[in-house]
Amino acid sequence: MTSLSDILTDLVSDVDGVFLFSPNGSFHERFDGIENVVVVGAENTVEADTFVELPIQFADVTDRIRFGIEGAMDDGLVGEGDVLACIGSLFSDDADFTSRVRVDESMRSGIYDLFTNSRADPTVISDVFEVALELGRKGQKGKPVGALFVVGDAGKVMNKSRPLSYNPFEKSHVHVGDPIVNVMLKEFSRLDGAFVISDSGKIVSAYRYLEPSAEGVDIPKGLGARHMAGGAITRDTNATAIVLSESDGLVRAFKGGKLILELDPEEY
Ligand SMILES: Nc1ncnc2c1ncn2[C@@H]1O[C@H](COP(=O)(O)OP(=O)(O)OP(=O)(O)O)[C@@H](O)[C@H]1O
Ligand SMILES: [Mn+2]
Repeated sequence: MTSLSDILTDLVSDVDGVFLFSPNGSFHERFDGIENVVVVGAENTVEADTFVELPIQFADVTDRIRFGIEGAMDDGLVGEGDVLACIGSLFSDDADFTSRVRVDESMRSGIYDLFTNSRADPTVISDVFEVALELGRKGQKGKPVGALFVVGDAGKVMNKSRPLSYNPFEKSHVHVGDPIVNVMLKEFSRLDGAFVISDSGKIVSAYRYLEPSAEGVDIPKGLGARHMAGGAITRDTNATAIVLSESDGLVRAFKGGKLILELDPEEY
């Protein structure tokens, strides 16, 4: 007779490492003496030796796990073929799930790269995500609204675009992340076109019509001109595009001409 614990033991047997997602202190302490423990979370509150920082608390657990593993791969903590036990919390603040994952280059989604190896500062990327997610949750005066943010490599992005109208950010020196700027961005999301944001988070322009070459851009069918332009500009430049869809309410991120991440603002 097999018992449930036998079956669950198989899940974590012979693993090469353990990934703890946002563990609390006392739970983390229980891993003292266990080898190759990597902590993944918003902050290293447990002072773990090996830590991968999450820029946003991905609601989708596969996104969370992918981010942690891709980060650890980048840091050389794990490699192809390693088998990991991922332990985290899904329904409560305590650890309540375990997943056995085999590290495989082909599972690399670019989600870690999106934040860490973009031209723009990682905090700028997360700040823009925050604005897009909040805009997606609340809309503009209760109505769904779309928005397109092109982040990083601003000089090149400006060269591949033209103004639709007077740029309200001309000569201003404001940065994403400032609370007042977030209000302005939301206000101006009614305008057509894209926001262009520099590597350091300066709002360079609103109202930009992007004119990238869309050749070789591989974005899912069914998405319209805003997403096509957003995706394509990231192939033509080293920018990252963060797009809020007015029609389905999702926030998507593109890099290198590819759709990397899709988030539902209602889950954040
Ligand atoms: N090349 C472009 N550059 C900048 N903004 C654009 C471009 N093309 C479209 N947009 C903006 O996107 C808006 C919506 O266009 P469209 O409906 O075709 O896009 P979409 O991808 O379907 O986005 P949504 O899901 O929000 O409807 C336009 O009103 C315009 O403001
Ligand atoms: Mn549309």
